[in-house]
Amino acid sequence: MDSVSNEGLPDEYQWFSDQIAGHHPSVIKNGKREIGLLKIPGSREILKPKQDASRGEKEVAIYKLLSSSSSSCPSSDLRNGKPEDVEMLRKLTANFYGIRRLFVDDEDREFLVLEDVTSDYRRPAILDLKMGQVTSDPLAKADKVEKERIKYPPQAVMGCRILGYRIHRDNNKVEIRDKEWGKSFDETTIQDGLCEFFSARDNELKEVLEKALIELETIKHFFETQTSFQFFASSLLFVYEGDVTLPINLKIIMIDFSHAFFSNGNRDEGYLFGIQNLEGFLQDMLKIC
Ligand SMILES: Nc1ncnc2c1ncn2[C@@H]1O[C@H](COP(=O)(O)OP(=O)(O)OP(=O)(O)O)[C@@H](O)[C@H]1O
Ligand SMILES: O=P(O)(O)O[C@@H]1[C@H](O)[C@H](O)[C@@H](OP(=O)(O)O)[C@H](OP(=O)(O)O)[C@H]1O
Repeated sequence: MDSVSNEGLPDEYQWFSDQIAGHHPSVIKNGKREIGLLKIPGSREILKPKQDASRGEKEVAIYKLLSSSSSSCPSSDLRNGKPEDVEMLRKLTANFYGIRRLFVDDEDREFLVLEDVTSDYRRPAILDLKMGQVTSDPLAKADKVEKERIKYPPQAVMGCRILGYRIHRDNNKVEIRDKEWGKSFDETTIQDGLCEFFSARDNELKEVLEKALIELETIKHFFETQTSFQFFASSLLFVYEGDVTLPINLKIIMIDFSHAFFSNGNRDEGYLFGIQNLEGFLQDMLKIC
């Protein structure tokens, strides 16, 4: 993100340099650059562009639901979310501060203003994992279902995929891995990829993995009990402190709700399956540290 020009952004704003995956201004589609996340340097907020059509509406509806009292749910198909499920999900997501309109690349656009969950860290180590066995949603057309199915077949086997990471190595060099790198792993090798991310603090891999397993337990508990939501193509964002003079402070946050649906009383088995596998991978890694 550092290399993309900030020209075309409103004064004060920059592209968010700690963005791992998702729409990104280095990608040109139909002659226009994609709009990624924005940030005013030094602030504790990021601005995520509202996606087109139902994707943007769904994500805004979820964040509004989580930031309002459960009795005033703004979206009809989420109205029945059980209060205890909504309450648990709220604790697993970034705070939402509303919608902001900005002119970017000469177009008036809407952005979700979200808590930047990386802002507390001096040298954040950040990993994005796309969760679930199926990454197309129930309303997707046949060609989209097929596109998602063949994109990364291990997703169905593991229920997760590495979308990328960003860490600071010892010499303060930033190491970035992208989604193509993530796709090079399958269920037999994914631990190698995860190990790279979790080893940003020299000789502390064991401690970092232990913290990750504790945080993952909370998310697993949510998915074992909640029957209000189904998430497709949604992510878990892992963040921990890479500066060894500071505490590890590992957090896992659920992000990307552009394909989140109300569930009508069923658990999200595909997402839960991914968490269980991920837990197994981390436990196996811990045994050999
Ligand atoms: N609250 C947050 N705090 C910090 N970073 C965030 C936050 N939300 C998202 N990000 C960063 O932005 C990236 C993209 O986010 P997200 O997946 O929500 O975008 P997207 O454009 O909808 O993605 P996709 O194209 O996969 O649907 C993540 O990988 C993460 O690095
Ligand atoms: O919300 P939609 O419309 O489904 O958009 C897709 C979604 O953002 C996926 O996360 C992304 O996949 P990856 O992160 O897996 O690349 C995909 O990229 P793609 O079209 O480049 O496959 C997008 O088309």
